[in-house]
Amino acid sequence: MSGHHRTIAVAVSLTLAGAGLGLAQPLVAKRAVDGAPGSTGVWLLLGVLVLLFLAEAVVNACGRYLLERMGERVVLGLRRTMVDRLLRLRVGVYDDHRVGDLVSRVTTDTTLVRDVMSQGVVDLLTGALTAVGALALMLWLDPVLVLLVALTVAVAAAVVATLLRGIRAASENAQSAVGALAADLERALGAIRLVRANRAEQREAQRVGTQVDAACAAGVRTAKLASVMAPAVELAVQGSFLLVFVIGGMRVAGHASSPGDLVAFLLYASYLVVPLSSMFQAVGLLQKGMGSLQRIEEIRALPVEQDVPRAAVHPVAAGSALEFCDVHFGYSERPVLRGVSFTVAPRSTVALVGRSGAGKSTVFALAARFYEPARGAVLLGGQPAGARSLDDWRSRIALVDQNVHVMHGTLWENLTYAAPDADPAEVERVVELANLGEVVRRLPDGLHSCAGERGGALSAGERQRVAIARALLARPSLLLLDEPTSHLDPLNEALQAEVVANVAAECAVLMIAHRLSTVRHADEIVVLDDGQVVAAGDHDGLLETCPLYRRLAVPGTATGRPPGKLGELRL
Ligand SMILES: Nc1ncnc2c1ncn2[C@@H]1O[C@H](COP(=O)(O)OP(=O)(O)OP(=O)(O)O)[C@@H](O)[C@H]1O
Repeated sequence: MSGHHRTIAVAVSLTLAGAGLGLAQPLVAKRAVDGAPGSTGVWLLLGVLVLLFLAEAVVNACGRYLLERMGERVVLGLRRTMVDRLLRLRVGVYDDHRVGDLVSRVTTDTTLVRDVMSQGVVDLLTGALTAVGALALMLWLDPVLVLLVALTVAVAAAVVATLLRGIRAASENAQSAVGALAADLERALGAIRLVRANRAEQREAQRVGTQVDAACAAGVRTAKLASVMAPAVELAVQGSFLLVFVIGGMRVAGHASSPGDLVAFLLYASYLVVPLSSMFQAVGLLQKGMGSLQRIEEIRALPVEQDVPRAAVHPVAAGSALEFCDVHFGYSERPVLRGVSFTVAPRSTVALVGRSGAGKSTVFALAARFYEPARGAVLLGGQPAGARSLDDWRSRIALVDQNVHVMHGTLWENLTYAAPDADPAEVERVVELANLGEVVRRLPDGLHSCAGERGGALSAGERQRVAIARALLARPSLLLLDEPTSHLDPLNEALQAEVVANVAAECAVLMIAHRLSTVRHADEIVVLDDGQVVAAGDHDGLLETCPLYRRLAVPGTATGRPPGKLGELRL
């Protein structure tokens, strides 16, 4: 809200002025009613009444516009900070949250907050000001009648207050259900081929449908409570009018007050109707908004990556490209890495091999500083994590993992993702290095062809090579490369080996290797088992000394299973 003080001050002044102009009207009407019929004075008073009426409309419109604009701007700020935050959360946080639900907090929850700001707050403010003014003047005109009106309004307020709690809870449920709906739909659409291939459309539709039902049930509950609220307010209003007519009429007949007084009082009472009912509605909306605000607050409470800008450090040449020193790490209580140590020398290629679940991808995640080790240290260019900002750290590494990420957009956009200002000649160079030249020439618009949603317009092998080209364009000092386990025919495998050799000439490479052809070219092979480095060396040496490596390199030797594809490292 800070930064909006001036707007609020102007808008409140305008609203006050509008309320004043409105409240003056019954007083003028009272004088016109009590004045001599047909006299010039009465015509003058009627003219003033019209002017007051017009001025009130203009001033109120301006005040409302200012407040609604402010509401939009508050939500704009909220959305911006939320998006910024969602993109900077600690990587571990994404493991515990569903993307669709996080998205719905930025979209639907903020929309509700906008409604609260632009309608609720405006109605509450204008309503309260008008109601207080009208009540004060009614009190001045006839305190006895006000007491009667106040009594009926108090009964209505008590009913409304009890309903509001229920409305808030129901609205919170509705928003959570919408969040879960978005998450489930995202899950199904994100894996639509899996859904189709397994004929799971019906099951997924049912799953999403459960959330749709929950949202509907919560909405109906809100409607039920809100619908009781409206008649309660109406009853109070009609009751007040009835009382004012009957008692006020009797008092005029008994000459306790003038007909003009009764007209003015009735006008004020009618002025009370709209603000009071809109105030009750606004409080209901506010309660709904509270549920959404809470969901928004939850995002603001999630931990983000803290990046501390640090002074430039001395160049990479000084130390190893990457070093793991006795690193311990676990995602939860269970340890995944247990004292891992190894070094990747500058411009060397180190292959990481091990059984599935040994912790290879976890080594990558720690090297990219997605997680921090529980014990031990990871050094980049001889510098520990504490000495480099995250930004600096990640600018020196590139990651190509199994879930090759190609985003919706053109090939060019995908390639230059890490280096948006890359020189076209440089892009051409990495395209050739990654053996993508043929692919680009085949596409209708070359580099400016669309890669499709999640890169669907490219083959898996092509996506992998796009990722490698992108990594090279960023000119990292270390490339973390998770070699594809499948989708390579012998010809492509040779291409892949050539690409890796090309990459190795440019920077240090730590690769999760699955093929004999690639490990043979590595300067060093590190064998990981159950979160520990069990051996390190070259291929021939490890075949001699490390039984696990032998089993990995020559499938079937110790498992009694028939050998798989020759040279396939995976068990
Ligand atoms: N985000 C996560 N949250 C919790 N546990 C995880 C997470 N990621 C991995 N693990 C667990 O950590 C262990 C090591 O996983 P990791 O992915 O590092 O193995 P890997 O050697 O790369 O396996 P693969 O070759 O099959 O990819 C596994 O037991 C896995 O279940």
